[in-house]
Amino acid sequence: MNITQTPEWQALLQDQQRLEHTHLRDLFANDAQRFQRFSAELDGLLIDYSKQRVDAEAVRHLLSLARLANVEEWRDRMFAGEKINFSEDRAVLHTALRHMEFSPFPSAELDVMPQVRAVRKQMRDIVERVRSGLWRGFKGDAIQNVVNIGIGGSDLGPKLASRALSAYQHPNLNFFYVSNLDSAHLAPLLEKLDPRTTLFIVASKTFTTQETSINAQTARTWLMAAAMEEWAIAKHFIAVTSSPAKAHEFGIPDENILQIWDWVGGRYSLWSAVGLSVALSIGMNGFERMLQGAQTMDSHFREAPLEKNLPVLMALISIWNTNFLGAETTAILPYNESIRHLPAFLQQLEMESNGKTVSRDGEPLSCRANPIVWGEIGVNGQHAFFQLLHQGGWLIPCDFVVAASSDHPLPGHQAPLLANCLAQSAALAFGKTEQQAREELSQAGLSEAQLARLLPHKVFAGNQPSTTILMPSLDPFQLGMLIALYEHKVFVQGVIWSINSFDQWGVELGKQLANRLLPAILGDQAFDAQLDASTSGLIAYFRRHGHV
Ligand SMILES: O=P(O)(O)OC[C@H]1O[C@H](O)[C@H](O)[C@@H](O)[C@@H]1O
Repeated sequence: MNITQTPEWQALLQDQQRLEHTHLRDLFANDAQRFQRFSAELDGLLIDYSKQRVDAEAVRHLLSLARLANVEEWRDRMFAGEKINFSEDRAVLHTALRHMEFSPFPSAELDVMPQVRAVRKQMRDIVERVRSGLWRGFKGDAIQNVVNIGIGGSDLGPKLASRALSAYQHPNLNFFYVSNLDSAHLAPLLEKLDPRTTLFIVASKTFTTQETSINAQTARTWLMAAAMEEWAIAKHFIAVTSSPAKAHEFGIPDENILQIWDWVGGRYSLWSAVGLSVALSIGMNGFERMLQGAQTMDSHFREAPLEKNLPVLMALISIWNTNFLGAETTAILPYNESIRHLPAFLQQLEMESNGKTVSRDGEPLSCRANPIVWGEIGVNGQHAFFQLLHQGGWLIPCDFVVAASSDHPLPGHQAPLLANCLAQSAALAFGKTEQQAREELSQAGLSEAQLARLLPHKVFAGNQPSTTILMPSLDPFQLGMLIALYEHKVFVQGVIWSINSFDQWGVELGKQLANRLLPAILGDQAFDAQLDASTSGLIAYFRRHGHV
């Protein structure tokens, strides 16, 4: 089905005609109930999408589009464990990882819970031993430093969550995340760490990812230089992987290998043992609280009618902005320092899932899919790129994300922080009219000539749409809900765009080429004739200047 040819899509094009030139100022002025109408809450997590450029009719048509695309059916197929990731012949069952009841999941016939529970138990055991100081290093010391070596989904999720929940962090443990192949990431860390008190978690679903393998090998060499004995590896290395044999080959004993499964996508793996560093930081009970938050969002996503369904509404708003209002990018603006990694996490979640131009059927998509996702801590952005959001003339929908109370409170900080967050979304939405700017300038006593010169610079067009996501506080439960909200949002968008959101073939070509270029970088001139002129010129430069 070409969705753009359907009556539902055509109705939305009519809405677009109506709303394209309607200002948010007027939408608010004409509807005193706008906030009530266009906001929704689940267990304290509130989404306010009243500052999106929609009206009730457009939302109704968007919901019809979701029904037409069979969102509910696809959702049920995912939860039933069907192999909806058909290009890799895999089920998509990260929701099993946060299934907290003792019932089978996804079904009695296909129950994955015994394996999930066994790994949770293994995690709990490790977490308790490390946190209590019972886990000892090769010289008998308690662990003080945990280094997660991983990249992509094996880095971004745990890094986001462990920073987000730093208020709950064990007082005697420090956490580090190493992903970059550049030794400037690992080397300064190794300089300050003590091998006797350092525990490495090598997180890699495939256990073949080059960046992770090289960092893990270097960490292993560093440990061995101090410990001298192979048995020390068992005291300082844990692996999280779906390829236990490869972790075993690396020298990690079986009891230190935590399994994940092919039905857990890398960018959906935080809830598995990939989250071990988070569990070590906040304790296994805290980690399970985060799983419960995600499960609460799962149940809501499965059961709530579409018009009250938070992930569905978020997805539809994004589709509206991308496909009808023409937005090409979207900004994620967390205001809490502790969720500073949210933009990076969502970049992978959204762009690796839906950054595609081919449908499930192998046909070119009939419309544009995922916008470019970017972002930064809100207040930092205010003093940097917000100028462009306010007056740059681009349509850039924003997600403002903030918790009502601070997780690391100091007197005098939180109220101004919240004021800034709310001020920005209001300024973006409502702007400042020429009339308002003129009045301000003349009240400041400017001459008519000065006023005329300054006036064009003081006008804010406004009408920049945003959603504000509020949480009471940054706790494990709320964080679990927040991340699962975005996961399901991405799923719904993928269904409507008819994309398989769970593969990522687009990352392969670069990996292949990097492997092919390695000998040339290392000096093997036999390859030179096969290189394009640019690559060969750049390699010549490396040979002149690099020490590899
Ligand atoms: O966990 P790993 O197998 O090491 O994979 C790490 C990451 O690299 C891949 O190239 C994918 O793009 C990501 O989806 C994945 O999360």
